Amino acid sequence: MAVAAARCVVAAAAAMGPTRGRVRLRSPTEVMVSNVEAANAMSPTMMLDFADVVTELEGYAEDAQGLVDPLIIRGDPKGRVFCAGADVKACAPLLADADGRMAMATLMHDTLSRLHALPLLVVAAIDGGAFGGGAELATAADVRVLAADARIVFVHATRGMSPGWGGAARLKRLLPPEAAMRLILTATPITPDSPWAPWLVDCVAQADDASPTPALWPIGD
Ligand SMILES: CCC(=O)SCCNC(=O)CCNC(=O)[C@H](O)C(C)(C)COP(=O)(O)OP(=O)(O)OC[C@H]1O[C@@H](n2cnc3c(N)ncnc32)[C@H](O)[C@@H]1OP(=O)(O)O
Repeated sequence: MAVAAARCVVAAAAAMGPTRGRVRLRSPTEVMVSNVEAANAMSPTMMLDFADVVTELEGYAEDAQGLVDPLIIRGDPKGRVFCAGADVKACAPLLADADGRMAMATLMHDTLSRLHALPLLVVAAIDGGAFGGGAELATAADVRVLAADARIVFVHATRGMSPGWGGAARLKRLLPPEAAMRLILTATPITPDSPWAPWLVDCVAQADDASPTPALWPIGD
């Protein structure tokens, strides 16, 4: 399915219900994923927003020949987690049939691939956790900052799904491929003390650190 066609299908699903959640570029350096009633999970509207945000960032990056400051992606603090994946309630029209699922996967795969390809440092600031598609979003960043009590979980298998937003391929590049497949097949949480954290977690922020500022770095600690 072409991305333009996928976008039309997702837009039709967005039009079927009340707007729930938004993804906003709050400044050229911060993207906020906000859907407070659904743990910042992505509704169809948010998927369209996210695609537009990345297009806008591509424009900035082209104009400025690469932005200097890192781009931080974070969940709305009121939603308590970074992102709970697809908003299964708002996405029900998409999840109901194969065409809808393919449209969602095609649009999000394209958006996250374009995010990953931006010529700037992309940081995922993960409070609470990143689940399902949220874990896939985390792999599209260059740097993952994890709150000490947060976790990254590819929960797809528990829902009879496989990662469709490009996260499996990216995880296989971040980790030894066998480990990536095992994490996906078993939905094992990756916490700061997980044996796989050194591959996936670049920095651990303590609970009282409000934001992953450069003061919390150096990356890799
Ligand atoms: C690409 C494929 C996918 O991403 S499929 C979706 C995969 N994601 C998941 O399965 C995550 C499911 N959610 C959870 O495990 C938990 O809600 C997590 C995120 C750990 C948060 O737990 P906790 O802090 O206890 O909050 P809670 O469970 O009470 O949730 C708060 C409200 O948010 C909702 N919520 C949560 N996740 C989603 C979701 N993915 N889609 C739609 N709604 C979601 C919960 O239902 C809950 O709503 P309510 O307060 O009961 O109305």
